[in-house]
Amino acid sequence: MSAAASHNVTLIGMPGSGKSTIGVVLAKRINCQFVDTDLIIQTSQQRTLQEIMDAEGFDAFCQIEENAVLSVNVDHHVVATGGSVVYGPEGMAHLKKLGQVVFLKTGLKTLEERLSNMATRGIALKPGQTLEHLFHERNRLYTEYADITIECDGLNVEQICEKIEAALNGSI
Ligand SMILES: Nc1ncnc2c1ncn2[C@@H]1O[C@H](COP(=O)(O)OP(=O)(O)O)[C@@H](O)[C@H]1O
Ligand SMILES: O=C(O)C1=C[C@@H](OP(=O)(O)O)[C@@H](O)[C@H](O)C1
Ligand SMILES: [Mg+2]
Repeated sequence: MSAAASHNVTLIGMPGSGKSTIGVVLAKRINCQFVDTDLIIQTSQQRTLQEIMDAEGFDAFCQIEENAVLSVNVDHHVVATGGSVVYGPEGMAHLKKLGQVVFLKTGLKTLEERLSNMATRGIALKPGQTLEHLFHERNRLYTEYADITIECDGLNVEQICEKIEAALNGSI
């Protein structure tokens, strides 16, 4: 089946918003396969995300990520992305063709509580950039690319899956 005719759900959002955790649970609930583009990057590079970021820097990391996204050609999958995926316009256009893009929206406070390992998590921060600045910069991009936005604060994984499924309305 061509990419244009595919039925997939792509999860986008800040690091720590739950894309990887929710993705695998959602895939099981809606009888899809699951793929995490972070794992595609690590497998193809044979390095962790943090190692790639440290060795190659922000711009090269984003290019590697976009290439990984462009290599995803699937049907009936839930695709968890890395938070920085929205810096790659061609990659995002590809994901939009693959299916519905769902933004897992979380507040800054929730993210601060979850991201205790900022320094080792491989987050694509520009020099001197704080989580708060990143949050505002990214939220604009996530909103721009989202077909569906799910407010996640205060909800557990199952409740978030229920909201996503209701918004998808059987279209996958
Ligand atoms: N709805 C939720 N409620 C509480 N903790 C969550 C929720 N979703 C994810 N988490 C936790 O937040 C952390 C980050 O989740 P993860 O799936 O790795 O996010 P992402 O892939 O978006 O970076 C993990 O420890 C995960 O268990
Ligand atoms: O937001 C980011 O800058 C990043 C998030 C990571 O994925 P998660 O969003 O799954 O944590 C990973 O892609 C990479 O380390 C960069
Ligand atoms: Mg993840």
